[in-house]
Amino acid sequence: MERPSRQLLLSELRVRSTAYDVSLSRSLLTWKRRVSSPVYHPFRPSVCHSVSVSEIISVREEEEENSSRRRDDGNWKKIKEREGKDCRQAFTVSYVERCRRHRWRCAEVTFICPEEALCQHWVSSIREQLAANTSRPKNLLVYINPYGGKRQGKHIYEQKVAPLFALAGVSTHVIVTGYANHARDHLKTEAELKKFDGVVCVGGDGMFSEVMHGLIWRTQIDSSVDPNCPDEALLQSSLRIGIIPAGSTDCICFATVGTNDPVTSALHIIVGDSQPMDVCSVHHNNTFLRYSVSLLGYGFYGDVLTDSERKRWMGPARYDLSGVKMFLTHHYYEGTVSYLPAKGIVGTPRDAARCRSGCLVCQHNGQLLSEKAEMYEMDDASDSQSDGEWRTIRGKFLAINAASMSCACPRSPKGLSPAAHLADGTTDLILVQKCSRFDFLRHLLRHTSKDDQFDLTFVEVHRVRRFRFTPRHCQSDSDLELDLREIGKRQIFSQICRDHPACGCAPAYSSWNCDGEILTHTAIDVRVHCQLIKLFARGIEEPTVFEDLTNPCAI
Ligand SMILES: Nc1ncnc2c1ncn2[C@@H]1O[C@H](COP(=O)(O)OP(=O)(O)OP(=O)(O)O)[C@@H](O)[C@H]1O
Repeated sequence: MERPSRQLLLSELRVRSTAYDVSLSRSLLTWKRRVSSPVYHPFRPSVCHSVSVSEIISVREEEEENSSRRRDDGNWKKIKEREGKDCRQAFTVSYVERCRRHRWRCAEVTFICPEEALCQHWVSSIREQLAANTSRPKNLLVYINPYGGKRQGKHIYEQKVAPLFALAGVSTHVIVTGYANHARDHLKTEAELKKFDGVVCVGGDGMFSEVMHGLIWRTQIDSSVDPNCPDEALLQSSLRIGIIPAGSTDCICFATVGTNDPVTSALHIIVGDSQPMDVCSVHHNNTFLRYSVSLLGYGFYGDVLTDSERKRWMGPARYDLSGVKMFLTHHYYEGTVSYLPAKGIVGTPRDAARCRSGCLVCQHNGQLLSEKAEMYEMDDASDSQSDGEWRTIRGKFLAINAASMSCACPRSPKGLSPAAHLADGTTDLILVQKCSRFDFLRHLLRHTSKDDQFDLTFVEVHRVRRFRFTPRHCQSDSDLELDLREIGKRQIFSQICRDHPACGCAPAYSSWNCDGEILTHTAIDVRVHCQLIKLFARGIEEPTVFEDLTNPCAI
């Protein structure tokens, strides 16, 4: 733990009627109950609270005759009832309080000073410390999807998020989207990005994807980088993305914050957290298709998505139903996977350690890969040529999954690749070869148990920087599409076969599920761009980390 920095202020102040020694340093605000005479209270425990200065949301002088009810240190009370004290002598600090399961709340404590000048000194000193923190956003561009999830996006933003932004002095420009891809297109072309310190999306994973696509695309165009070229090194945007979860799937928020809670996300934005994240670019025949940050799945997960899209009217239950259906159909797909293994990095997909807040693996590999990239730039060679040997596997696959993060969510707490990292410049390529239904079920069930889902003869996993896939029956995707368009009957027949596997004719190809969207092509070239974007998040905190921080006096 960091050594406490030098004290800037130390005063005896009161919280309600109890005297506290209150101190401020550059890193901590601490208030410790004074024990005037331990002789009379030998068993009274010493009470000490500490808040990291970086987690103070705001400080304000109390207004006179304020009769509103406010929360103070866990209790409700009327400011008026403060024993006749002049309110100008009191100031309130709002700060982050950690609750169970990675949730954050905004707590408040009001300090009463013996004189007004001291009160003002405290307020200005705390404000100075907050202003010195340059990572906090001052101006945010906010996109709200009014139709995401249970259509509560606007309500959630207005009721839970906007008041916190106002409290913290964050100004916002809010756009309620009018149609799908409104946010993406606005970011690509019109948005005056120089005015903002970050972009916030209120919605689900689809809305996050829109904002990410818009921001990455705009950054490349503004810097004359061609996003259609799979070998181009993409540039990182200076703007961070904040996610206020208000969708039916909020996996990216869960993976980067540890919970799907709008207040927690808003507080991570206010304190100016920054979590880098890898992004995979997906190309087909040198044409850009999409970016992915979580799962690229062919076979089982592609089929589940395709089937569930036809059942949208069912709501979230459609995923379970389609999952069971696709498990029973048990289709496998022939094809060739080529991949470039990640070399020289630390970490493997079979590690017991998990990617957590301040992850050293991400820091180490991120540094290593950025140094390598610089070297290659000087040598004028792309990493595909210089980073080692391509390996090729031909086979019949039940599933091909590339997990760029663990893909943990409330339904699958371990995720598809539990040891995958958010920002280490790699993706975990999981190949599930043809096996019996029983064996496939064993593999699937291991995602929810303690057993290793990769410890099966028909499953292999590789940590890679780039991979390509070509389905066997599709030497050229464009040829196949032409065929299908021309021979309408065949297309209809193929569709019937997909929908009715009882006829015994298995489909020749599946679809790629790219972060919940179906790709239009099956032959793809995927490249990981190390730490291409940054989120207003800090990764999932280990409980021990924040226990130490909130109560340093206990140490
Ligand atoms: N105003 C709008 N009208 C219709 N669609 C929109 C609008 N704004 C955004 N969208 C689209 O709605 C889709 C789903 O949004 P979002 O991810 O916020 O909610 P969701 O309920 O989690 O989504 P899903 O139904 O995919 O689970 C996104 O792909 C986005 O492009």
